Amino acid sequence: MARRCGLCVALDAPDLATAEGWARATAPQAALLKVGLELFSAEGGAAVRRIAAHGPVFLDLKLHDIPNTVAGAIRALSPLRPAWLTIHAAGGAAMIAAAREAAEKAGGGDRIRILAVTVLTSLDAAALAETGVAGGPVQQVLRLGRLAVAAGADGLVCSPREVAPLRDALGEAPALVVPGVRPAGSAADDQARTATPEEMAEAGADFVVVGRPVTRAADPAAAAAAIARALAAR
Ligand SMILES: O=c1ccn([C@@H]2O[C@H](COP(=O)(O)O)[C@@H](O)[C@H]2O)c(=O)[nH]1
Repeated sequence: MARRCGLCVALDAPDLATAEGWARATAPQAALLKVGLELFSAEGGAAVRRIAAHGPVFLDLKLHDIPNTVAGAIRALSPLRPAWLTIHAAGGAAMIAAAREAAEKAGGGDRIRILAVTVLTSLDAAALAETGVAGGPVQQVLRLGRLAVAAGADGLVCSPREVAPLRDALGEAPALVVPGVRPAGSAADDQARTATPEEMAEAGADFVVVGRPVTRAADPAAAAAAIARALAAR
């Protein structure tokens, strides 16, 4: 059976009033609403609580620290009850396992699901090589993806270009969440590894994350609806 791919709207706003306006406008089309570093840094836990009134929250904080510190952060975040939370796969197996354990111990029927970010979608092969990683993004995403899932991550964040290789390597179980999606004709902005929603529809992702093409549109509700239609039309 074909996999359904849902839209996650990235609410990258400097304040909660702006983010909540976007959430209200796009929630009918969105499977997830993403609270990221900008909004969380500005508004803290109140942002998660308020956005949760409009839909399930993906809290994208990309935690990356020693295992004890990441586990402590997850314990502290757990009362906010986000549906999904990101950590960096590059933190290593022990950190990922500590994150999963902390999420499980925080409990609840709907425990926080841990997503491991593989290689940021803003990095192309040259930028990745500058960090000391040879071999290119696909190889590195596969390496970190295998590590993260084996250590207990519920899913992975990757670019559109790595969805098919990850499905081949890891099967259907891990959730694949994909930023860097751009409707045809939209600016890539600072994203380096991109694809259109139409290209994503068949690729096997669970969620595509779209921020600026929606939030900078004259009509964010219509922009989100167009992307949701593109994802459904296959
Ligand atoms: O590798 C990654 C991980 C996370 N993101 C986040 O997704 C959105 C994308 O926003 P756009 O405006 O559609 O570019 C943003 O919140 C990032 O922090 C990512 O882009 N790449």
